[in-house]
Amino acid sequence: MAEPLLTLHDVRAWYGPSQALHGASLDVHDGEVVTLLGRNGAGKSTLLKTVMGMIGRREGSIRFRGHELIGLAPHHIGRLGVAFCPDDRGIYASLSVRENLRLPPVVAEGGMSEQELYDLFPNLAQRANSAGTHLSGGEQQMLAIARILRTGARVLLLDEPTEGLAPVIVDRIGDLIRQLKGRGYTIVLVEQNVHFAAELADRHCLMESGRITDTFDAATLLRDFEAITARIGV
Ligand SMILES: Nc1ncnc2c1ncn2[C@@H]1O[C@H](COP(=O)(O)OP(=O)(O)OP(=O)(O)O)[C@@H](O)[C@H]1O
Repeated sequence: MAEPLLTLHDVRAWYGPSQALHGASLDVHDGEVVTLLGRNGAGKSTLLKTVMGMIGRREGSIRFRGHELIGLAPHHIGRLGVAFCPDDRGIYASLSVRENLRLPPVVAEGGMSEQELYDLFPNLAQRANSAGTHLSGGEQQMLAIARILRTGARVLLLDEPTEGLAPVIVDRIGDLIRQLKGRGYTIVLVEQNVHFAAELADRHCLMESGRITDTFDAATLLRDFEAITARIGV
């Protein structure tokens, strides 16, 4: 098998004096969709933020395309082609959809053009001049994802993209993630909705107490669904 695109080894991270990651290790291969599942507080969001360099104190090793990310600032990590979509979506309320879309810098060739994004997200095209505040939760989520697709990043870290959204919008986000996988993006997805995750990902990683304690392929998650969801606490 090819070298992993992203390798976390014994990653530890702290918020002030409080340790949130306790030695997390994970390999992600080019083009894979991997989920992080686990109870509230298990460290899933922290893991994504740590990859992105957004946690002040971090130790261990995170290798991406020959670069060591531990110690790099978030904007350097972004320029290597890793993008993060936070669970609060990070939409600027006073800016229009178009302005929000243009905000992050393009880091690599091959990002989607604005027109491609409006074709992929017709709702956003209709709302291009609307302020961020006037978007529904689903539209905000679409915009948050569209924004990082423009940058040319090929590794997408998505933190609970379905949180708080109606089932019909959740389905659309599922379709979108499938399309992105089809286009060769590598995606690490934090997800509480295990049914949603089960249908999308190649592999599922269970996080407990700041570590990845188990990994399942898609077939195993479906077969042992009850036992695994009991461990996740959903
Ligand atoms: N900004 C912060 N300051 C201090 N501690 C934090 C902060 N953010 C998270 N933590 C703590 O770090 C640990 C991991 O939290 P994290 O948000 O990564 O968990 P999670 O698995 O993503 O769960 P959730 O779905 O509830 O966000 C928890 O104990 C949490 O209380």
